[in-house]
Parts: sequence; structure tokens; C-alpha cells
Amino acid sequence: MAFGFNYRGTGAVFTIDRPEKRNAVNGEVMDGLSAAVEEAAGNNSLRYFAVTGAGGAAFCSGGDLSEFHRLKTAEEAAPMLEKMADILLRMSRLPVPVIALINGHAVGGGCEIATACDYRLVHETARCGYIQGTLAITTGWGGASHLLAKAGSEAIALRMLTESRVHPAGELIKSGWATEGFADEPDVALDRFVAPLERIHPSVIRAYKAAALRKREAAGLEEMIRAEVAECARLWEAEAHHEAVGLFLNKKK
Ligand SMILES: C[C@@H](C(=O)O)C(=O)SCCNC(=O)CCNC(=O)[C@H](O)C(C)(C)COP(=O)(O)OP(=O)(O)OC[C@H]1O[C@@H](n2cnc3c(N)ncnc32)[C@H](O)[C@@H]1OP(=O)(O)O
Repeated sequence: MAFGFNYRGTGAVFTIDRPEKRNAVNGEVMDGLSAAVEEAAGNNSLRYFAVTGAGGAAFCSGGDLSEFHRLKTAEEAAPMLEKMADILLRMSRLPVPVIALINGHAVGGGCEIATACDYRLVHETARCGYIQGTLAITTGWGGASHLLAKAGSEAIALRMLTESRVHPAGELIKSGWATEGFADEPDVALDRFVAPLERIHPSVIRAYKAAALRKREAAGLEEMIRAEVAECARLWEAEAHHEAVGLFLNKKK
């Protein structure tokens, strides 16, 4: 199975479990996350929803390039991009805090998953970045829209997106992208982070989450995501993108 979904204390944890592929997202992971989000949305006693990756190397390396490299045209790429963008939008709209437990590198679509969360806890060795630019595409799962809708500094957000590089944990914490860093086991960091929330009545937490969602919706988040997906699909079919992906997949051959 490419993923796990477990209840842990008062929360639920979705784990991408493909460490040999650095937790790249394939169709099975998408469907698993979609089902987990649906289940969490209907669970009135849930207090948080966390996403993480199996193994120490990566949180998530983005879309599975070997699987999605088959998609050549904008028309072929769009349904995949739309599907994951919709899953991440629904995840972001969960009525409880959504936490990215970034145990290792989060790049490309992996960085977008983290961005759709309310909080990002980053291991000190993890590096994160919207590296899609190096593949001649933009983010296509809604990551730029989530980032711009809630970033404190538009300039920092825009610079991260356009530079398309990976950032060490220290830099992510300093810029405010990461909520906090950790050096111990991810589970310990998660418990430490949720402990103060668990002392507050769940209805209060849910009310504040609803307030944050109202702010993002007022920014036009859903419409922004639709435009982002279309733009990524348009760039996807260009030769520059397919060449860059081919180079990555053939790098060790
Ligand atoms: C859909 C789109 C979007 O945003 O909307 C995207 O996500 S574009 C996808 C953006 N993602 C990427 O460009 C992938 C970037 N991946 C990386 O930069 C790296 O793999 C790191 C994540 C930094 C990990 O580096 P590290 O040296 O630890 O591992 P590695 O590069 O040797 O990778 C280990 C194995 O995982 C595979 N692997 C890694 N990332 C993959 C991916 N995204 N899709 C498919 N396979 C992948 C490698 O080919 C290799 O397979 P073998 O063992 O068989 O050789």
C-alpha cells in the first residue's frame, strides 16, 4: 500500500508510504488522501489532521515523474492536476488544524501539499522548495494560490516561487514559511505541537479555523487555483518540460 491513514490520540495522520520513490505521489496516493480527507471531514471528534512521509529522506518529492511523464498534452495533464488541486483544497478546508509534518525533503508537488496545510513543522535536515520552475512548469496543484492567499509577505512568496530552488530549514523558519523546526522524532514534534491545542475546547479551535478559511476564500482562493492549474497545464505540453523530466528520469542511466 502506497499510504497509511491512522488515528493517533485525538488526531488523524496520513502517511505517504513510498520511501523508495521519496514518497512521490501516484494515483494510489491521490485516491488514499482523497478518501482520508473525506473521512476526516465527517469525523466530529477529530482535533487535527496531519500529513507526513515514510522514512527519513523525504516528506514528498511531488508528482511521480515516471507515472505522470506519460501525460503529454495540456488536455492530458489537466485532469491529473485538477484532481490533486481539488483534494488539497478539500484538505485545506477541513474544519480542524491541518499540519504538515515535514520529516524530510518536500519538493515540487510535495511542497504544495505542505503549503495547503495550516502549519508546517520542518525537520532540521529537510529542504523544501517549489522546484517546478526547473522543470519549465509552474505549481499545478494549487500550491502558489494557497501560498499567496495566506503568506504574510507577498514578496517572499513570489521570490520562493520564481527562484524555484530548495531552501534549508533555517531559512524556511526565518521567512515564516515554516511554523517551527524540530530535531527529534516527527511523532514527538507532532505531540508537542498539538498539546496546547488539546487544552482548548474543540469548538473554539474549529471556530478559529473557520475564520482563517473565510479570509482565504475572500482572497478568491478557489478561482486562483483554477487559473493556476490551467496555466500549469498550458506549460506542461511544451517541449522544455518534457526534456527536463526526461533528464531527471535518465540521470542515473
Ligand atoms: C506534478 C507537479 C506539480 O507540482 O504539480 C510536480 O510535483 S513535478 C515533480 C517535482 N519533483 C521532482 O522534480 C523530483 C525531485 N526529486 C528530487 O529532487 C530528489 O529525488 C529528492 C526528493 C531531493 C531526494 O533526493 P535523493 O538523493 O534522496 O534521492 P534520489 O534522487 O536518488 O531518488 C531516489 C529514487 O526516487 C526516485 N524519485 C525521486 N523523486 C521522484 C519523483 N518525483 N517521481 C518519481 N521518482 C522519483 C528517483 O528517480 C530514484 O529512483 P531510482 O532509485 O529508481 O533511481
